[in-house]
Amino acid sequence: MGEIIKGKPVADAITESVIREVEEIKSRGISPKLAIVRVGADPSDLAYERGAIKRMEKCGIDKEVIALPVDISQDEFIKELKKVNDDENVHGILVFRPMPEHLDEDIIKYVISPEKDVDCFSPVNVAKVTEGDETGFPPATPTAVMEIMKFYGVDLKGKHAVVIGRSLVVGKPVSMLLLKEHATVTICHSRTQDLPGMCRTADVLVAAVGKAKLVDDTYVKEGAVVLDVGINMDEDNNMCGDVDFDKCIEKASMITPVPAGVGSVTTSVLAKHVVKACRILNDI
Ligand SMILES: NC(=O)C1=CN([C@@H]2O[C@H](COP(=O)(O)OP(=O)(O)OC[C@H]3O[C@@H](n4cnc5c(N)ncnc54)[C@H](OP(=O)(O)O)[C@@H]3O)[C@@H](O)[C@H]2O)C=CC1
Ligand SMILES: Nc1nc(=O)c2c([nH]1)NC[C@@H]1CN(c3ccc(C(=O)N[C@@H](CCC(=O)O)C(=O)O)cc3)C=[N+]21
Repeated sequence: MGEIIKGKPVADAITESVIREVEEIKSRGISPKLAIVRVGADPSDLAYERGAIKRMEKCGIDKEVIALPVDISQDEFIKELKKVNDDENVHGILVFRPMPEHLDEDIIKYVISPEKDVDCFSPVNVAKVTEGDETGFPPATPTAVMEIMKFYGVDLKGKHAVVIGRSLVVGKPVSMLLLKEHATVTICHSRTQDLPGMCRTADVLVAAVGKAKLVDDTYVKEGAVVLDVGINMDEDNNMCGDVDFDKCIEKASMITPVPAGVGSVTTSVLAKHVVKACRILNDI
């Protein structure tokens, strides 16, 4: 029976250190601030927004939500984003994605200021994650996965990490972060042959698929560490991960639950990134 590794102690530890840093920055007369840019009112955007606002309040970080109409034109959106880029009081910008179809993310990603891009929208930050350049901002969720492993003492050196999912939001960046910690990384996706067999070779298994309870005990090697990034709803409308927790906990040595796992650490990483952006922008 594996150990349940919860997100809360990790989130609390990050939050504590952010609170201290914010106090120190405020003593210099600077107030760290996050701007959240939301188009429309998608329920999963709103869920994240509520969590992010609560976390910023706890950390003493200012926040502003720029809620834009769902039918905003591309030009109007770009004008709004540039306004936030240019606002000296704003240090971090979070743009909810995916954006509505008529807005072209491949153009907009070049508009957001890389220095304020706390969730890795800009290609500059995507490149920095790949380069292992720590002046950038990897996205908050993959960073949360790494923070959990650091907190619980998972040694990645030379270990085989298997990531299910290759999105720019989770799968690809988390693979780069694992590689930086000297894991040997395999990235799986919808065309991977024999997914369960591939996953059974993993010392560390990261599931970022978006398919409720896809990963069962046939995917898990005895003693593996299992990190579940998925946020899904099951048939009874309860939140569940990509991992069938009850089946996998028998074999895993450590496993994150959903809820109260990876997702609960994401917003504290976001707060940490706002502070980092504030420091870089003010040269402190
Ligand atoms: N905890 C948090 O804060 C966050 C959680 N999430 C959650 O993480 C999960 C993944 O999100 P995201 O990366 O954005 O999702 P995407 O839908 O963008 O990507 C899913 C990936 O999984 C792969 N995939 C889909 N079905 C299968 C399958 N049957 N077998 C193998 N691979 C498959 C896809 O492969 P292919 O590329 O071939 O299509 C794709 O690479 C979701 O549940 C999401 O809700 C997301 C962001 C934040
Ligand atoms: N640029 C961008 N980055 C994102 O990371 C991003 C996004 N856009 N758009 C929307 C999706 C959705 N998303 C959620 C994260 C957490 C909860 C959530 O419910 N979190 C719970 C905890 C869940 C748990 O405990 O596992 C909480 O904060 O209390 C929901 C949704 C992020 N997203």
